[in-house]
Amino acid sequence: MRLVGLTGGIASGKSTISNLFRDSGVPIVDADVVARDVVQKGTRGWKKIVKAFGNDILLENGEINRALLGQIVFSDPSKRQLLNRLLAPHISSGIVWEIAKLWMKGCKVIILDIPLLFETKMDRWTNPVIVVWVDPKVQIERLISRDGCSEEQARNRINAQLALDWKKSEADIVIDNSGSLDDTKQQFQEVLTKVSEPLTWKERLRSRDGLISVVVCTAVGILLAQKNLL
Ligand SMILES: CC(C)(COP(=O)(O)OP(=O)(O)OC[C@H]1O[C@@H](n2cnc3c(N)ncnc32)[C@H](O)[C@@H]1O)[C@@H](O)C(=O)NCCC(=O)NCCS
Ligand SMILES: Nc1ncnc2c1ncn2[C@@H]1O[C@H](COP(=O)(O)OP(=O)(O)OP(=O)(O)O)[C@@H](O)[C@H]1O
Repeated sequence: MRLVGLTGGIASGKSTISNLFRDSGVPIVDADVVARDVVQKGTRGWKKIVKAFGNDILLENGEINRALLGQIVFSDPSKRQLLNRLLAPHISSGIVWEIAKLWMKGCKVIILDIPLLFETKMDRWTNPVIVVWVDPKVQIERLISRDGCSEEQARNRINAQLALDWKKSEADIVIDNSGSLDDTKQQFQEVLTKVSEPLTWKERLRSRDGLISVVVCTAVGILLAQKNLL
C-alpha cells in the first residue's frame, strides 16, 4: 500500500487537491475531519478540552466553541501547545484507524491530507510527500476571503505552522497553487500518474511499510525454522 502525504500551509489548497484525488477515485484520510471527530461532545478529547479551557469554551448546546478556541490558541503559542498535546494521541490513533479501514478494504493508494504532517513527524510514514505551495501574498488573500478573518488573525494562523517555504524544500513533489484552478489541475494530472505507480523496492524499504514487512517475514521465518518447517 502507498500512503501519500498531502500537506502545505493553511489555505494553500490541500482540500482543493484532495478533492481532485477523491474525484479520481483515490481515497482520502482527512486529518482535519479526524480532529473534529475526536472532540465531539462527550468524547475523551472533549472532556480534556473542557478540563483545560473551562466550561466557557462550550457553546450552549455543549459542543466546543471552535471559533473561540481558535482565537485563544492561534494568539497564544503556549495554549496551542497545550491543545496539541491533549489531542495528539486521539488524532494520531484516529488517523491510523482510518488508514487501517481503507487498507483492509484493499486500497492500494491512500492520501493522508494533513496540515501538520511535518510538525507531527508523520512524514516518516508517507511516500511521496506532496506539498501544496502558494505564493505568500495569495495565501493571505485566500485565507482572509475564505474565513472572513482579519489580516492579523490570518498571520497568526500562518505563523502557527512551520514555514511553507521550508515544507516546500522537504517535499518529494511540489504543486504550485498560486495560479488558476486550471493550472493546478494540469499539475495534478502528472502527480496522479506518479502516485498511481507501484512502489519500487527501494521505496518500500525506505518506508516503514517495508520495514514492517521485513520484520514480520523474518519473525515468520524464524518461527517456521524452529518448527522445522523450513
Ligand atoms: C483550533 C481549532 C479549534 C480551530 O477550529 P476551526 O474550525 O476554526 O479550524 P479547522 O479545524 O478547520 O482548522 C483549519 C486549519 O487550521 C490549521 N490548524 C488547525 N489546528 C492547528 C494547530 N494546532 N496548529 C497549527 N495549525 C492548525 C490547519 O491548517 C487547519 O487546516 C481546531 O483547528 C483544532 O482543534 N485544532 C487542534 C487539532 C489539530 O491539530 N488539527 C490539525 C489536524 S492535524
Ligand atoms: N487555484 C486556486 N484559485 C483560486 N482559489 C483557490 C485556488 N485553490 C484554492 N482556492 C481557494 O482558496 C481557499 C483555500 O483553499 P483550500 O481550502 O483548498 O486550502 P486548505 O489548504 O485545504 O486550507 P486549510 O489548511 O484551512 O484546511 C479556498 O477558499 C479555495 O476555494
